Amino acid sequence: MTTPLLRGLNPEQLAAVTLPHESALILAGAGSGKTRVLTTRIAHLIQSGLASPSGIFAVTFTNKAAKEMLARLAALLPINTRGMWIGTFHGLANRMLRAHHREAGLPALFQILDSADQLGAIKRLLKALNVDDEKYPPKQLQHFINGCKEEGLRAHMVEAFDPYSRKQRELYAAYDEQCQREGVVDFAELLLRSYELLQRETALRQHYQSRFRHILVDEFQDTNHLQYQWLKLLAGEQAAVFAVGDDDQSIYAFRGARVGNMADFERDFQVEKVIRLEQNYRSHGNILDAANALIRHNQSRLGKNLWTAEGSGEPIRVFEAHSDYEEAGFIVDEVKALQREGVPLSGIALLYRSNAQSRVLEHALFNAAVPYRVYGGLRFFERQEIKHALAYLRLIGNSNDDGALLRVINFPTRGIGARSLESLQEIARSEGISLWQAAQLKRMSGKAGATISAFTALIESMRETCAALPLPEQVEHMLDHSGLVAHYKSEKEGADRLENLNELINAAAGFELEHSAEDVDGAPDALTAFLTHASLEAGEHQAEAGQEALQLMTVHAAKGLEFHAVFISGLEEGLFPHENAAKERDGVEEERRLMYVAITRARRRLYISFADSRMLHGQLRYGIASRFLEELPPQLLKRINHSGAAQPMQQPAASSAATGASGWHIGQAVSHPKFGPGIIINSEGRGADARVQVSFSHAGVKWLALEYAKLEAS
Ligand SMILES: Nc1ncnc2c1ncn2[C@@H]1O[C@H](COP(=O)(O)OP(=O)(O)OP(=O)(O)O)[C@@H](O)[C@H]1O
Ligand SMILES: [Mg+2]
Repeated sequence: MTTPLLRGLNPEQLAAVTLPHESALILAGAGSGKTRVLTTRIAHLIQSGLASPSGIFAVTFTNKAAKEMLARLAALLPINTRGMWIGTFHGLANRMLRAHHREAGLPALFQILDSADQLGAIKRLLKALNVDDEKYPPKQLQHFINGCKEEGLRAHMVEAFDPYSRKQRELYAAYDEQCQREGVVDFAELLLRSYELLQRETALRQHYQSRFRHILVDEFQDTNHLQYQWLKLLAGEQAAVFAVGDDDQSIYAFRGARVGNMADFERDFQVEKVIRLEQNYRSHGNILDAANALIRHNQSRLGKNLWTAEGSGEPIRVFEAHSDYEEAGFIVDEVKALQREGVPLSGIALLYRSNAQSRVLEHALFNAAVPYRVYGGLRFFERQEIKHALAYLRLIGNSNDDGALLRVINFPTRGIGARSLESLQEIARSEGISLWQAAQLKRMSGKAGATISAFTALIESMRETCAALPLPEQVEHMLDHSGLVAHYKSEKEGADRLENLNELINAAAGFELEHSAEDVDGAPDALTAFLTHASLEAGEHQAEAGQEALQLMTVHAAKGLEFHAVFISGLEEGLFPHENAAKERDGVEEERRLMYVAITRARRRLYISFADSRMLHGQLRYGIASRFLEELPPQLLKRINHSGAAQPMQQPAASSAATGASGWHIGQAVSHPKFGPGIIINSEGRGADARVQVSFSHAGVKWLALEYAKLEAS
């Protein structure tokens, strides 16, 4: 029973990993090893021949989590994990649609609209239909459309009893038509489309149902209605669904997540018994006690206990700052102190409730020359110049993409005025064709007609040249010939933007290195694959790959992750809990779950800070400490006073980042026969079970099982 794979698991974990082919629910608190159990189960199924890699379908919540899972599997098993169906809901749905685009009614080169693209498309629609956007605000409509899709509702299925909702419904239908015409798909559509595909195409459904005998779902508490239905359809009668989750970490109710899916799951899948894991392996006792004490204030809970065999560790450090600037300064000082203690920057997370809070923190970090990486927020792929560049690429890939065409037809300026564009749109509308096709009709005369023709000719010629070029050179060719580079060169503050554009070539090169041709999730060519990647993974390429960096993110984005040290900033009423929470039913409870998620990300050290005053939305506001601070037992806290300077931190025995008996330690230089030189940046497990995460100079970041990896100190 105790293969090296299973060694080190506690009895409940072992039971979960080795469960026979039946559906199961693992309900357990933070850091109890849910994700680890799920990954180990996949490895176990494959290793013991109970499943083939192609018979497994695993859903995680973020791209980061999916990547980590694949990396861990690769470390555990001598298999090629590349073709495995492990990814996010969106990623897997996209893959299915790429493979069966015809049956799904989509062009082979369909492009994905991210949230901003979608908003743009909606604005365009309202304009085309002469709808008053004050009466039907685009953002609200976007929310409505996505909400419907997440419930699995097409426009004709939406109930509407008053003129306003009827109009909304009509706009939803018109929006879908527009997307269809342009060959674009928004995020919510990815899932709904593939759900409908499976529902409609019996043979296809049966194919997947008999193929995926094991479906595994992480973070199950945050699945929404459609995701649940989708899983049910995919599972059919034969698959065993292995769902892991924690009701206390349900933080996406505002996006339609349903904790109720857990109860439905038990019923629908005849779950015999729910497995609970109660030992927490992540955090020291004080951190865990604080999390437990906090979440006890919530009424609606399924109820769970968590304990740890680790000592209580350090107290939780609480800092009250005069201002947000002082708070940021404090954090920077502490980060530096941690660095001096040997904690790598990637082992430190700086969390905040809202994206807007990051600016001051970023500013302080920038000034102190601390490298950092922001997850979410202003992402690389969301910057204006990158959006323009991607729009050119999209147009090269698919000329009917009206959104892309509108974005760049007159950028850089070509003298195509609003009037000419309106005429073009008019032709497209009356003929029911795309703008590109309308341009081909050459109905517009004079200068306007000539400039538009010149533009389409330019794109055509770029398309022709690009067809013969490798991906990075396609990007480069486009940058040079579109006029983007020249434009930003002539702009006074264009230097940053030029750097970003150059970085896009690097991104394409990096993408090509990482993904061989057959590994592009069924995309027909490298360009489409790259564009898909840009939409799905916005934000993950912004920092130089492999660079040690402090991790900045919202609490939402931190779900499932863990760090040696965590800072939670902005613990003020109105900010955290967020002021909007007061308006929602269950609002404060959801905020508290969010705080629970934040606290439980920390392994060894936790800082909580708040400021008496801060600039927010252009106004100075005075804050009072969050109620969540009051809910933490005072004996677990150590208040750090106003002096501004950080107090010297004692070097606690328990906070050493060593991997215990294995003899390796974080920060150590190592070398691997295949991957070359690197530095250990993270570790987990003990003894035969120990694994280390190594950042290799050339081969990127990888998890390695020490028992198998031939790692040498260097
Ligand atoms: N039996 C074990 N022995 C040693 N370490 C373990 C064991 N089980 C889990 N861990 C470690 O504990 C940490 C938390 O595990 P994991 O991330 O799987 O928890 P989780 O339940 O998924 O947490 P979350 O709810 O935050 O997603 C990881 O570092 C993991 O490797
Ligand atoms: Mg997890």
